[in-house]
Amino acid sequence: MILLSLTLSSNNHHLLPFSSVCCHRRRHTTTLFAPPRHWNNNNNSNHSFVKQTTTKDITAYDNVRFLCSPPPPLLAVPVSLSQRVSRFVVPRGIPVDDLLYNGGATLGVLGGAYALVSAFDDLTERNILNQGLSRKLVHIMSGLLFLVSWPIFSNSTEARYFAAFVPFVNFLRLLVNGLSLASDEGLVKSVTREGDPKELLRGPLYYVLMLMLCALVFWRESPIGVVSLSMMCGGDGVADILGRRFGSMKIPYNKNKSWAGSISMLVFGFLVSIGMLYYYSIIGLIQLDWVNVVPRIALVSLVATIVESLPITKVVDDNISVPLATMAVASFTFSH
Ligand SMILES: C/C(=C\COP(=O)(O)O)CCC[C@H](C)CCC[C@H](C)CCCC(C)C
Ligand SMILES: Nc1ccn([C@@H]2O[C@H](COP(=O)(O)OP(=O)(O)O)[C@@H](O)[C@H]2O)c(=O)n1
Repeated sequence: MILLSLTLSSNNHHLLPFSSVCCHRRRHTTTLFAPPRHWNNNNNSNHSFVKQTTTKDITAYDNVRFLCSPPPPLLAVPVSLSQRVSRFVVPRGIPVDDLLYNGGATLGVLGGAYALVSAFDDLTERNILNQGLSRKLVHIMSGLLFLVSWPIFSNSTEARYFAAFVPFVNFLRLLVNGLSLASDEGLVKSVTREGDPKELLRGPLYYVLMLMLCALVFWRESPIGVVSLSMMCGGDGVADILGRRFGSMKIPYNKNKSWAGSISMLVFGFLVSIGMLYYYSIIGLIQLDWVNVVPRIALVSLVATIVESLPITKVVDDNISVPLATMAVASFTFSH
C-alpha cells in the first residue's frame, strides 16, 4: 500500500532544491526526483522535501574542482577568466562570469537554432526533403535539441531566462516574417506547409511560446517541462510523419487523425520522455525513482495522445493543447 504524502522540512541539510514528491511506503520514503545537493546554489527553496532513504547521493560533481562559482552543471570556466571578470558585478548582483557564461551559452544555442533551420532549408531547396517532412523534422528536432541544451546553462537562478531568450528571439523572427515585415525565404520554406508566411503565426509561433513557457516555469527543476516538450516534439511530431504514411485506419471521432498516428504519438512520446529524463539523470541533474516515474509518464503520454486525437485543432492548435494537457496531467500525477 503506498501512502502518498508530502513531507516539508526547512532545516535538513539533505534539502532538495527541486520540488520532489515523496511516496511513503510504510516508513520508507522514496523520492521520485532528486538533484545533487549542490547543483542548485539557492538552498533557500521553501518547496524542498526531505529525502529520507538516502539513495546514492549524486557526487557527479563533488570531485570535480569547479574553477568558477556558481559552476555550470556541465562546463567549468577557467579560473583565470573567472577571476578576471568576476571582480565586476553587474547590477542586481549577477556575477559577470555567470552573465558571460550564460550569455555565451545563449549565443551558442541561438546559432544552433539558426543552423538547424538553414540546414533543413538547404535540404528542401535541393529537393532532398519535401517541405512537409522538413517542417516536421524541424518540429521534432528544435524542441528536443533545446531540451538537450538546458544543462549547458549555469545553475544560477537567472539561467532559465538566458535559455528562454532563444525561443523568444525565434518568436520575434516568426512574428516579423509572418507579418511580412521581413522575408526570410529559408525560414518560410523549412517551417511552413504551403510556403505562406502567415502560417508562421500559428503552429510555429505557438510552438516557440511553449518552449519559452517550459523554460521559464518548469526549467530543470521539474520533469513537467521536459515531458511536455517531449510529447509536443517527440510525440506530436512523429504522429504526423507516421500518421500520414500509415494512417489508413482513421479514428472514429476524428477522420483527420488515424490509429497509426495516435499509436505513434503514444509510443514515441513515452519513449522520448523517458529518454530525455534519463539524459538528465545520467548527467547527474536529477535522480529518478523509475519504478514510480515510468507508470506516471505512461499515463501522461496516454492522456496527451487522446487530447491530440480530438477534433479540436481548428480551435486549439496541437502545439498548445498537447503541452498544456501534458503539464496539467503531469502536475497532478507527479504530486500524488
Ligand atoms: C516547424 C515548427 C513548428 C510547427 O509545428 P506544427 O504546426 O507542424 O505542429 C518548429 C519551428 C521551430 C522554430 C522556427 C525554431 C525554434 C528553435 C528553438 C527555439 C531552439 C532550438 C535550439 C537547438 C540547439 C537547435
Ligand atoms: N494522431 C494523428 C496525428 C496526425 N496524423 C496525420 O498527420 C497529419 C497532420 O497532423 P496534424 O493536423 O496534427 O498536423 P500538425 O498540426 O501537427 O502540423 C494529419 O492530417 C494526419 O494525416 C494522423 O494520422 N494521426
